[in-house]
Amino acid sequence: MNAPTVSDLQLTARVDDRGVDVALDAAAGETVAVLGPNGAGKSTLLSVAAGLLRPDAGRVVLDGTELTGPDAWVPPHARRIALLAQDALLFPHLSALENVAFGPRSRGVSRHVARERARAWLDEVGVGELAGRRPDQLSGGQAQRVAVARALAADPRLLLLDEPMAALDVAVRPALRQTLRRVLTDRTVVLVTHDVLDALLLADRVVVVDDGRVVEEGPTQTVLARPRSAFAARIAGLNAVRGTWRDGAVAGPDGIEVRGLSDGEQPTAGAPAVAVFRPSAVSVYGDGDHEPPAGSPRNVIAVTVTDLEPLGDRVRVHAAPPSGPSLAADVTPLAAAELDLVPGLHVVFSVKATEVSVYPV
Ligand SMILES: Nc1ncnc2c1ncn2[C@@H]1O[C@H](COP(=O)(O)OP(=O)(O)OP(=O)(O)O)[C@@H](O)[C@H]1O
Repeated sequence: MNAPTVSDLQLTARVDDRGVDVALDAAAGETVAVLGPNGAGKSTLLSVAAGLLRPDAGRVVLDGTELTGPDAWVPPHARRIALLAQDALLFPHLSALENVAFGPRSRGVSRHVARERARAWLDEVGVGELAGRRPDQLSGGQAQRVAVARALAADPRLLLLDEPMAALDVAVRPALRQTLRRVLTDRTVVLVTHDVLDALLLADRVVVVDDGRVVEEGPTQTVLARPRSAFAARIAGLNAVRGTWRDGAVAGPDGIEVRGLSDGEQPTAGAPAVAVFRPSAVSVYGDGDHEPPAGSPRNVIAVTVTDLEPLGDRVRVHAAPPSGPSLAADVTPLAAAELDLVPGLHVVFSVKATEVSVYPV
């Protein structure tokens, strides 16, 4: 197998009828995960990179060569960009080996060498013994492994993965994720995913897209530990209240005020800020209950329970203020029973200021 060709990507794209206006860079050898809610514009971004969609404005530059631009258009097959979708999309009439050899063959490699290369890639992704099977004789996970081999055998300069594990049984995802982790090393990759584990285990950097815009980006660990957007907080399993920094607190919707500790950068008065805290740091009280004697200052948020989710030896209580963000608290099953928690019940979430991080956004 050849050493991977590594390229750097710069992409900007405005697609008016989809409400998308995004910019994304990937350094040579870097894996960037694109996260965001449904309809955010993630697949649109990949389509622009792959040359399947021409944006109203923007450019795609790979290795310094303009592939999409006001005066440039390189067709998809000539970009040396591989796109791996949710479904393997293998040629149904070809064997696994022939599917993988197809890319090298169409780039002029001899039949013999193309088959050798295909065999090596099938071995690499753990399905060497299935080389002679046709796609309808493969499981979903096996077919997706063949699709990974096919994408890599074409020696792409950029690999685009559009939720590569979404269509697979959850049981087979960890093993494929490990394979991807190995074969994506040192390649330039843009990975669209809903799964925080993909971001953690596969990506160097995360870009969060919401409503057609990039709302935050940074190293994966930083974005998950110190999220700025509601979406990033949710996938990181944290509560986030966004608002304005006023009188030493984040003033959010519905008159909510959350005090906390600044972990470095102090928010500026009148500027946007966020307060972030763990569900396990939240105590839940009945609406009429008295607060416990205050040790350290506590934030008190009146919420209505929306859902209860079993979580091992805990119950996660999802609740929201009238127009505010959905928040979560983890309580013991006994506490949930004592409080008689049901959706629709008005309760109070309480969290110590020392358990809350506040920072500018
Ligand atoms: N082929 C299309 N034609 C017109 N509009 C589209 C098309 N595909 C998507 N859109 C719209 O463009 C916007 C962005 O969609 P896109 O598929 O890029 O989002 P996404 O983040 O990939 O979502 P998901 O996670 O649901 O796949 C949405 O408003 C969507 O309805």
